[in-house]
Amino acid sequence: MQKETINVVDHVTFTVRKGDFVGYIGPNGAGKSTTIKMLSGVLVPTSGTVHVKGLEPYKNRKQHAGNIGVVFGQRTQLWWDLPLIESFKLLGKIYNVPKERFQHNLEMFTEILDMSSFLSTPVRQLSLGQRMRGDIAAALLHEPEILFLDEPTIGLDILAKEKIQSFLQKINKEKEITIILTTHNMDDIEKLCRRVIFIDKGQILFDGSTVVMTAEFGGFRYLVVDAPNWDEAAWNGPSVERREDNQLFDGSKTTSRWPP
Ligand SMILES: Nc1ncnc2c1ncn2[C@@H]1O[C@H](COP(=O)(O)OP(=O)(O)OP(=O)(O)O)[C@@H](O)[C@H]1O
Repeated sequence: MQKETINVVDHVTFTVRKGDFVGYIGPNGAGKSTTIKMLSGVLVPTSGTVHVKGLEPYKNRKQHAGNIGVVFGQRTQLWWDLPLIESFKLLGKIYNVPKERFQHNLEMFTEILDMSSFLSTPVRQLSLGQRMRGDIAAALLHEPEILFLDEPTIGLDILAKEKIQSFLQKINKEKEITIILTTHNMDDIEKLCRRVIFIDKGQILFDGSTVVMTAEFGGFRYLVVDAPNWDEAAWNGPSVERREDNQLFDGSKTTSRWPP
């Protein structure tokens, strides 16, 4: 079988300032998750360099892991069969979080993310919204300065989404945690991100303020009409035809027409 080489991320260059909240957006397969994986040290770039807080993620794995928190919305870093609290305790040990800091952070996240009712529930029994809150708290227990979020609101209802959005807003503002967020949800972008990087087919097409992006592109909606069996008569104005029950049928009343 012949192998094909594709550059899924190509000439992507950007710098993020401390405390910034950046939306990294683009269509399916654009290269968003691949970028997040390179930033978090999971993937090694075939060329070019990635620096996060002065470290090359895949070369300085241990030190880098202390600086960042990562949430992949489609996967969980929690232990599936353990109660949520046990995952938190394990992560506290793995990251060597001092006992008092751990307790302080746990209480704070439990309160803000409203997790007290399901701390003792095994992760496999949590709803998606509960699990996502657990995953975000888990990513922050060791107090990283940078948070990478890959579709953290995917599949959530509006209340769960809002809870997570206001939490992210709070930690970004009050703790100056730098956040890079990938999402398909424009609501996330408009509410949370000051800056947007738009990527497609591995290349950056827009990098600028959310306000500018919304002003420039927000007014457009693309409607794709796919009408494989389109009756030409529909284009030519109202038509009258005889139905099987012998009633006259006025096409103009029932046929959607495009252009209008
Ligand atoms: N492990 C892999 N092996 C081969 N190709 C991959 C692998 N992971 C991703 N790709 C390809 O790289 C491209 C970019 O994928 P990526 O997951 O970064 O996209 P994305 O922007 O996060 O998309 P989505 O919005 O669907 O999550 C896609 O064409 C995908 O098929």
